[in-house]
Amino acid sequence: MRKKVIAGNWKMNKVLAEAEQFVQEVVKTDPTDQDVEAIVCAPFPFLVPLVEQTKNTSVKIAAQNMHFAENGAFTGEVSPVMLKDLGVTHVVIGHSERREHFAETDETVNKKTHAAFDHELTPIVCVGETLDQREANETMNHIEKQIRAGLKDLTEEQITKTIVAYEPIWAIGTGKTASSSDANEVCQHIRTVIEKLSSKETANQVVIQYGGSVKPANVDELLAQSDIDGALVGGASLEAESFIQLVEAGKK
Ligand SMILES: O=C(CO)COP(=O)(O)O
Repeated sequence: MRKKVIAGNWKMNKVLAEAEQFVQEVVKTDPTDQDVEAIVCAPFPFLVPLVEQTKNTSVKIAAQNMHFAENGAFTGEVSPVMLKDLGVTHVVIGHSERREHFAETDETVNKKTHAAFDHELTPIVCVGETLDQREANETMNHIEKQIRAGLKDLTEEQITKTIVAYEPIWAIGTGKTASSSDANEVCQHIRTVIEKLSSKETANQVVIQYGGSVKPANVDELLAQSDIDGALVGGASLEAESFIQLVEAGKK
């Protein structure tokens, strides 16, 4: 059985004291078990103290982005080597906000995914359609294109370890959630595309998260779906209490 993975993506929120307070509460509660993993995707300046705070706990710390190069003249960027060195375990790649505002493309997503594996970081690769694409019935084609490009040339072993996050753009921060069956249908489609790139056995091991207005009130229904193995959560991950509830939901 696949583990459930609940990741809180704080985006550009919090100051250090708030971040530390949050992690302290989560660590104290320790809401994980063998069936569910908890990841906090924090802004770069908080990574060092949060990694320290979560040492010897089950809570993992992720970055929200990185460059694909190991080092070099890329002012303002952070490399996979740096993240690995800090003790960061996961990295979000290709979030729709980065695709929209920071010129992230399927090609850079693929380069970053390879770079993550080269440095033993687990990538959380984000895909999702716009409202226009959904209304034009282009969702499945668009998602297939993003998955094929994003996971291009990965080995089967790497694909097995990849976390895919399906986040319909129209559901992010809008309070609109895809219905659990619609979300599951796209997650099933993602698994089928991955199967074409690898094998059924590999595709069955890939953790596929749903993201877009996930909150304690709707998480149970989403996680009960056959192909939704977790959640990538924005707004509802900002309060420790609600993040803990979301992680707890993964145990059921
Ligand atoms: O973008 C998201 C997580 O990466 C989803 O954000 P919300 O949960 O705020 O809709």
